[in-house]
Amino acid sequence: MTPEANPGPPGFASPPKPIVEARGLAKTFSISGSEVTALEGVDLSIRRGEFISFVGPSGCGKSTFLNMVAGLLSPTGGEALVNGVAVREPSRQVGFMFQTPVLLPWRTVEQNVLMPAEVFGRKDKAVRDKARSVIEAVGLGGFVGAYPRQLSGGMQQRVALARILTYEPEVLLMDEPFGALDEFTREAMNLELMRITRAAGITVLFVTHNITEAVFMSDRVVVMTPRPGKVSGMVDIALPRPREIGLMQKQAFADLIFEVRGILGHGHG
Ligand SMILES: Nc1ncnc2c1ncn2[C@@H]1O[C@H](COP(=O)(O)OP(=O)(O)OP(=O)(O)O)[C@@H](O)[C@H]1O
Repeated sequence: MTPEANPGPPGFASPPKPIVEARGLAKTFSISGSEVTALEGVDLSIRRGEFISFVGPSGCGKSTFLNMVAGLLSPTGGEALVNGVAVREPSRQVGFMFQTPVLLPWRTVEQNVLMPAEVFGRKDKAVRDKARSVIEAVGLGGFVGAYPRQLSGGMQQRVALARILTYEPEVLLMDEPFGALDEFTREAMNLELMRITRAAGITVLFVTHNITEAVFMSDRVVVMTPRPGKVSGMVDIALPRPREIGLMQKQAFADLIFEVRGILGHGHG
């Protein structure tokens, strides 16, 4: 049952508000006198706690969309809203994780994780305890004192994830976060990401080129068209949770992949 269909507990007359919304969201870039419409009229409503993936051909505006939700880019049309408020600048409610981890090499794992807190003047025990528990949760409990050069690529991405989770964001934006990792590590990271974000009730917007990964992780997959980027379809992934690797062998899983591929235009050879 969708939250829209669920009236909620007695006393709550209206359904829960979406945590992230796009209303006619558009972005046109001007490059040396010519205009490139990266995104055109995107309408989307994302529920709290949802895991939603974005797939589409290169250049269809997936990163542009995330950047506008993050407040890193201003729309040229429409608006992005988080918790019902139009996004104007980056906020602590929203964390952003990129493909490369961007860690400071002279700082330990723990010091890297605590860096944003320090920037905001927090050095108290509560934030240090939070950082420790998040470092444990991402599986780096034994590496708090290690330096980035002593860690594998997957471990460095875990540090980046821990740094964001210490913030306790409500929304996590991920732009091909594990794209640079080998398949085995990537699969392990995906499973952990699902476990951690589910447990914390974090809403995830996840950009990937990998349809299998999108179907495996998501509650919904948004399929986008090439330039100008628009939403060309949405697939509900009504597969049980928690998701395990064995799910990929099921017919229902294959059917959903085929459905996404069909919308992308590759479904019929
Ligand atoms: N800062 C910018 N200035 C000018 N054009 C830009 C800028 N950022 C993106 N674009 C253009 O907007 C379009 C969409 O780019 P975007 O990076 O959002 O696509 P994408 O779907 O994330 O691509 P990919 O899958 O390759 O990462 C592209 O044509 C790109 O050239």
